Order: sequence, then C-alpha cells, then structure tokens
Amino acid sequence: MQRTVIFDLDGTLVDSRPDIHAALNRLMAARHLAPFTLEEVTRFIGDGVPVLLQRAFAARGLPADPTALPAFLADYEANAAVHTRLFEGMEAVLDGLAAEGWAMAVCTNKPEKAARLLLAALGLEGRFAALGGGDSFPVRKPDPAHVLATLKAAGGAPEMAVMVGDHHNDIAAGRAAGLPAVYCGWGYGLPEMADGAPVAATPGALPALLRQALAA
Ligand SMILES: O=C(O)COP(=O)(O)O
Repeated sequence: MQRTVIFDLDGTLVDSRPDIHAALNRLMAARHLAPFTLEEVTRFIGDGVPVLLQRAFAARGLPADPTALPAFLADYEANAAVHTRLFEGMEAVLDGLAAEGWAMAVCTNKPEKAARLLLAALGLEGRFAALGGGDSFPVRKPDPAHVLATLKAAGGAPEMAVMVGDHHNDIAAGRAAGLPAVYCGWGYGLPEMADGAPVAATPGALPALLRQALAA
C-alpha cells in the first residue's frame, strides 16, 4: 500500500510569514491601527485567517471586525507569493520523497483558495495529491477529521500515513487521526509544541524520520 505524507503548509513547507505580516500590516494601516512585528504575527499564525485577525484586533483592544476577513483575503490572495518560498532544502526533500514513491498532500488551516493560489504561484500544485484547507471541510486542525478527509482525498490510508507540522494543532490532529506525527523544528511553533513527537531539526532530516514513523 502507498505511503502518504500529509504536510502542514505555513511554517512547514513554506516560509509564508513575510507575506502574512505585510498583508496584516496593510490592513492595520488602512484602519489607522499600529503595525505588528514579524514575531507578533508569528504567534497569531496556526489557527486560520479568521483567528489570526481575531488575535490581531484583540491585541489592539478591539473586537473582531467582520469586514476585515474579506479585505485581508483579497490583499493576501493577490500577494501571497511576493516573498513566500519553500524552506531551504524542502524542494530536494519533496523530490526525494516522490522518488521513493510517497504520495503527498497538504492539510492547512489557511483558506483553501489562498493555499491553492500560493502553491500554484510557487509551481508546487502538481506535487500534491490533495489539499485540505481551513475552510474545505466543516472542521479544521486540531480536529482529526481535517487530516482524515485530506488523506482520503489523496487516496491514502491512516495506517500508512504520517503527519508533518510545526504547530501543536498539527501534532494533535495527526495523532487523534491515528497517524504518527513528526514535528518541524524550523517552523513557527514553540519547542514544547512537539509534545513528544520526533523533531526534524531541518527539512533534510525529515525523510529518515518519516520512514522510521511507519517502520515502528
Ligand atoms: O493559516 C494558518 O493560520 C495556519 O496555516 P497552517 O495550518 O498551514 O500552518
């Protein structure tokens, strides 16, 4: 049976922070609100755009603004790949996994349209058998149903799949779905988010950990 790896997107495959940061600060500027540092925005990422905006407005002492979501998305969708690139070494990892016969899928809390536009802009869309976005299904990570629906769409099976991510949502969703999880040390999460999962310090360390996860 085919082995499948389910990748988180932001902070795992791609370094998308600079474009999220820029789009958020344009939104803030348009509302005459103070900008955020890159570090602050990093802590807002991980639970999808509606929650990112909720956190940003809460940090300015404001309630959620329903007009912010469409405004942010229109800007971000047009500018998602200005600075965003695969993490260094990741392209070779994807090539190597494909050569070993792994199927690959993306399970991200980023809205599906923005995620698809980003993958297309980076020329990556053909690499993945499926993409499950934060609004593709009724639930999103850490709900395991997000991982399982993405895996199903990729034609994979839980007993032959591994979840890879940089956030506790990824580790929790993968485990609750019955998949072994591997934590990415280069991403946006805090070290404790690994929660006991094996940690890949660099993309190059991933393939061996993926093989081990299924051999266990
Ligand atoms: O959109 C987010 O906040 C996080 O997206 P991710 O699930 O790809 O990390």
